[in-house]
Amino acid sequence: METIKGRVKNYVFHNDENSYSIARIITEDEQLVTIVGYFPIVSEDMNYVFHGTWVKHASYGDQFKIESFQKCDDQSESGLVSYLSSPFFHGIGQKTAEKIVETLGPDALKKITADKTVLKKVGLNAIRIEKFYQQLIENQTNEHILVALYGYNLSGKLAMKLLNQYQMLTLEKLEENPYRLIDDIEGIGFIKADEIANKLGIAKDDLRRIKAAIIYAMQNIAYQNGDLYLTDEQVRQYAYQVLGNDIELELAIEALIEEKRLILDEDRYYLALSYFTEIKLADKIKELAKNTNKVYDHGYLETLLDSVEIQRNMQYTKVQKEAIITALSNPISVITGGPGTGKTTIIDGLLEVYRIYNKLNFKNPAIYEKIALMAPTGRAAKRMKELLDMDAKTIHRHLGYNYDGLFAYDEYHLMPHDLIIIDEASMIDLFLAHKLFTAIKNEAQVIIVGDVDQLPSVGPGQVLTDLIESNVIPVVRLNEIHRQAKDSKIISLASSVNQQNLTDNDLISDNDVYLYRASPDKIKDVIIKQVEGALNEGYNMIDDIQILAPMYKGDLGIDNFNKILQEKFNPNPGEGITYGDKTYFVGDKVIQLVNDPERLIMNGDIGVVKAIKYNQQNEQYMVVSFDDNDVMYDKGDLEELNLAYAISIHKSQGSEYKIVMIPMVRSYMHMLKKELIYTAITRAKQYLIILGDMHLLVYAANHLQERRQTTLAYRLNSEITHQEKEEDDISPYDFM
Ligand SMILES: Nc1ncnc2c1ncn2[C@@H]1O[C@H](COP(=O)(O)OP(=O)(O)OP(=O)(O)O)[C@@H](O)[C@H]1O
Repeated sequence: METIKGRVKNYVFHNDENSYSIARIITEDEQLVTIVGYFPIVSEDMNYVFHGTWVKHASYGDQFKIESFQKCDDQSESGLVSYLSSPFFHGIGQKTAEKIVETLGPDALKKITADKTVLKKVGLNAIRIEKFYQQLIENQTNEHILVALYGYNLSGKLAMKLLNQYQMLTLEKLEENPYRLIDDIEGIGFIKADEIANKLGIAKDDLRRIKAAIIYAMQNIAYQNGDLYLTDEQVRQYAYQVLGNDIELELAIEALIEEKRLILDEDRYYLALSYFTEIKLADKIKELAKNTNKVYDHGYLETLLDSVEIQRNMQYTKVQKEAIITALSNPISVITGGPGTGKTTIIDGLLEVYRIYNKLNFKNPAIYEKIALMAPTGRAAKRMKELLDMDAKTIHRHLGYNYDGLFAYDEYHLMPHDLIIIDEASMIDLFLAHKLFTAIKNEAQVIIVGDVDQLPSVGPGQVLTDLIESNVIPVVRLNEIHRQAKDSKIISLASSVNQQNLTDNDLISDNDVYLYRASPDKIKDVIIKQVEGALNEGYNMIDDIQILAPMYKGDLGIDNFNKILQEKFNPNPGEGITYGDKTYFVGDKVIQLVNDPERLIMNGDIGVVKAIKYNQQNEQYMVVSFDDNDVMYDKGDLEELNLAYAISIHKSQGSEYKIVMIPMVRSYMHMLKKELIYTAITRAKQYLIILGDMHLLVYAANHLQERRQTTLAYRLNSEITHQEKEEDDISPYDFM
């Protein structure tokens, strides 16, 4: 860190919201320097010390990136006079300002702050002294707070966030309980809060610390393992991982339960939000299932289905017919099955029967106020739209996610639709399910379609599994693979993996499946050759070819594959934009890593870098094209992006690719589970290429993913409603 001294000449840019600023300063030795960073508007008359580092900007040369700053104790006399007579102080004119500086000298401010009565020497009366002093303190408070925050090792950006959140009370709030920042300030987690607490001298066994660690441990587990609750032993085990095991947890657990931040239900510990979300979801689904206001004429439905068969030139199987009739004659139902079992065919058939039954005009756009087709990812929604030739959107879009981060439809503003069909439902986590279902009116009919054997959702819970296992809503399972799909070895291999009975016959290349037995050191070369071959055949790197792997690190991890494939297939394309250890170039294939409904991009969306440019603040940004949606990424946004020549199997859920290549090596072993491999294999539409050790395929098929700890099925089954269970005035709304 270096230090420069100077005064601000002018602000080139200042963002009121986050205080990101660019300013020119004149240094002690009369040099003009550009400073950038997060800082407020400061007086242009005062001298400041700036701490930071020099950075080189590609077009604008050297800039000083500031981390902290402080007003100098000594100011030039003329600067001080200008400051005191500026609008920062009402009621002080040029004459009085000059007199203050003349009488008290260049460190006048320091003297007045220490003892305001020194102003008597200047001839100010008590009232004016008080008024002046108040303004001085007010003007200095923000700076004082910031200086104190820098002292806690907070970056300029976080410090400004704190100041914006707590204003004048920032230091009191921070010192009272630094762990509150975890909840209040985005970007501060337990580790950072703990660092501040340590500086404040908060003891390792302080109750506030232990409570925060328990919550942190539980949140981490919920997101890593997808569990909704922990057992007593697990709570302790994970809290000890954060705190070390010589800490007494009893009091903190009791206090958290007392504060209703942790809920103990029988012998299960839940975070309040997870607990109440699960209960509310279960209550809502039970409510939807009760809706019997629409009585369907089964005989008529069957007659219509017969005519749709003729119209579509399709002989539905018995189970497929059962699925269509069940879905249409129940308020809420589930259809589950693997690839090629006819899920899409069934949705198409039931929509047609529904149309005729209700005498609807599907060509009229108003139909989309009655029928909603949705899927959790953009890609899955797009596929649904293409296959069904009807409009389909992501769940977030249907819920009307707004720029302000709120949903237009929620439990108070219900969606207008009478029929709601949700595809790829295995990907829906507890929180999204809660948002979606609570926004559905009780009279609506809901059809949930998905492949329950795939990986569970990335977020906590296993909603589809729980809905099926609850036995409270009708479920139709499609097991038969259909004619056109029957010849596909991809589908038979997927099915063998899923049923855990891989035979020798499954392990030979045939038709659309290529199994390359190769040692790990050969795999990268083989992949490059295969990609080259596919490109020569006219396949496209962005849309058609996908390498899937279970982990990021290591020689055969996703990161390394991306590096190698980028070098090989997008070489020397000009200026790049670097974030962390990755550099993106125009033409690169990229993947969005988190849901960003505001910008209409979702976790797992694949795009291509279209341009790299500079914004008004002379910072680089990148334009990524996702289908026909162009999205801008500042450097700060690049955390949400990754190269996508290779992606994780988890991220591939809900998407399909013409050609899928899956390396299969020992270093993946701890990740290899049936659900993972099944999901990876079923992503391939035309060709599946597995490279490496085929014994590992058998190994993977024999290992099941650990079950998630959830209680949705139990709650759906339970007769006891939430209201009866309430022991006191606690309401789920307090936690939402
Ligand atoms: N009863 C049937 N008779 C003839 N062909 C069928 C029948 N059911 C489905 N098919 C055909 O089987 C293929 C797979 O069906 P569909 O696409 O509906 O399955 P899916 O479960 O949606 O699979 P995926 O998720 O892989 O798309 C399609 O070509 C479809 O036309």
